[in-house]
Amino acid sequence: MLELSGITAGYDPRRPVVRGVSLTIAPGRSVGLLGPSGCGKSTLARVAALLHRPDSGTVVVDGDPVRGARHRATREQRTAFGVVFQQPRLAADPRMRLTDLIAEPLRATGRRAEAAAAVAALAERVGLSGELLRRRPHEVSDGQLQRACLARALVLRPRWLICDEMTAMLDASTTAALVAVVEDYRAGSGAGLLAVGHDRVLLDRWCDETVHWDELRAEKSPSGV
Ligand SMILES: Nc1ncnc2c1ncn2[C@@H]1O[C@H](COP(=O)(O)OP(=O)(O)OP(=O)(O)O)[C@@H](O)[C@H]1O
Repeated sequence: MLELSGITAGYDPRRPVVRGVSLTIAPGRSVGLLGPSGCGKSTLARVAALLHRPDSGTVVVDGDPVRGARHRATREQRTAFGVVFQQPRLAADPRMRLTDLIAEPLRATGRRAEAAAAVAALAERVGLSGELLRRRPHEVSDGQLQRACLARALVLRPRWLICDEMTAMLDASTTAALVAVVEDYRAGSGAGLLAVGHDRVLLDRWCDETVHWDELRAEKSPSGV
């Protein structure tokens, strides 16, 4: 269970952008989150992924309360999350070949020996050829780079996926391909998903349920728990 309760968060404690928001996602469930631009969806997604520390409120991951965000969360808690952002160029180190980009979480957690096999399997899954894997970010398209970022998000086999407008800058066929990869992974792993977006049609088709930002303020638990 991923439980966010009474989250207040932002970039200046005097003017939080997220105020008293609660969201609960049951294991294996997928929740789409819609809301107007600038309302705080990405900030909440970063809190959910343990990348941004809330000013107040609690995050409980599979029964374990998170004591602090980022490096103060335990490694077990941090590696429970795979995160994909809207802008792959901001999320990818421009010096790394795609193969190293995908393997980077394995290296960072001392599992370098698994990298070659894991990258090969994931590259096939997301549709990246061996030739593309040898290129650096500036040598591939946005869609190809986002495929690599999704592979990187899956490489530690996370129990939770946070996709923050993952497909916002992609064409329809790449969007469909990446959503299919996420759903295939979830079907095999039982991972839960928070998908932030602007496209209600896509989120309704993709997720078990779609909630609007305003509903979270009313302390609603979208997964019916
Ligand atoms: N690093 C930051 N420093 C200061 N303010 C920020 C920062 N990131 C976001 N904000 C502000 O916080 C507010 C919420 O931003 P956030 O990105 O969470 O919204 P959003 O709902 O995801 O928007 P969009 O749908 O346009 O991506 C906005 O007013 C934004 O300008």
